[in-house]
Amino acid sequence: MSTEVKTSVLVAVGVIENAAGEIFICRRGESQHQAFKWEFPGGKVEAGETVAQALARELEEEIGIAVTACAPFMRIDHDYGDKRVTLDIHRVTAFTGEPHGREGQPSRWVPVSELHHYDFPAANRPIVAKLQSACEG
Ligand SMILES: Nc1nc2c([nH]c(=O)n2[C@@H]2O[C@H](COP(=O)(O)OP(=O)(O)OP(=O)(O)O)[C@@H](O)[C@H]2O)c(=O)[nH]1
Ligand SMILES: [Mg+2]
Repeated sequence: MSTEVKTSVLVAVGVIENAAGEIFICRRGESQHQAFKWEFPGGKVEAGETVAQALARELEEEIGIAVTACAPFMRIDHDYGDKRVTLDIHRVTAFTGEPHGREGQPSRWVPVSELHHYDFPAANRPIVAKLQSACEG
């Protein structure tokens, strides 16, 4: 028997909320891992970056906003079999700019109560559940 140690990829993920209580989501491209699934924007933390720095960089690159305030929300470890990820999720509580799919990816604002209608990667299930339970009070 062999023991395999699979390194986890650390990913900075942003839950971006507007004044109407909607969340901004994007659709992943065909050449990406978890192709065509909906996601909360974000990406891999690079060497020498903090998660908050990576989040700010990724959200500027992918959706054209500048984060001015964020708060830790939850952390999720998930093994897809082909890849292991650690999602470090922050709520983005203030930002400048209007989020849009800067890389041509489809995107939209969705009420929290409708998030479960979207096909997210399996790792995201606890995020949607926590957002919805917080809303139901
Ligand atoms: N951004 C993002 N990634 C997620 C989510 N859920 C989830 O499992 N992931 C996984 O996290 C990993 C890294 O995210 P990413 O592909 O956005 O990284 P990136 O922007 O640096 O991508 P790149 O490799 O195209 O430069 C992927 O394997 C992706 O499947 C999510 O909600 N948002
Ligand atoms: Mg990304």
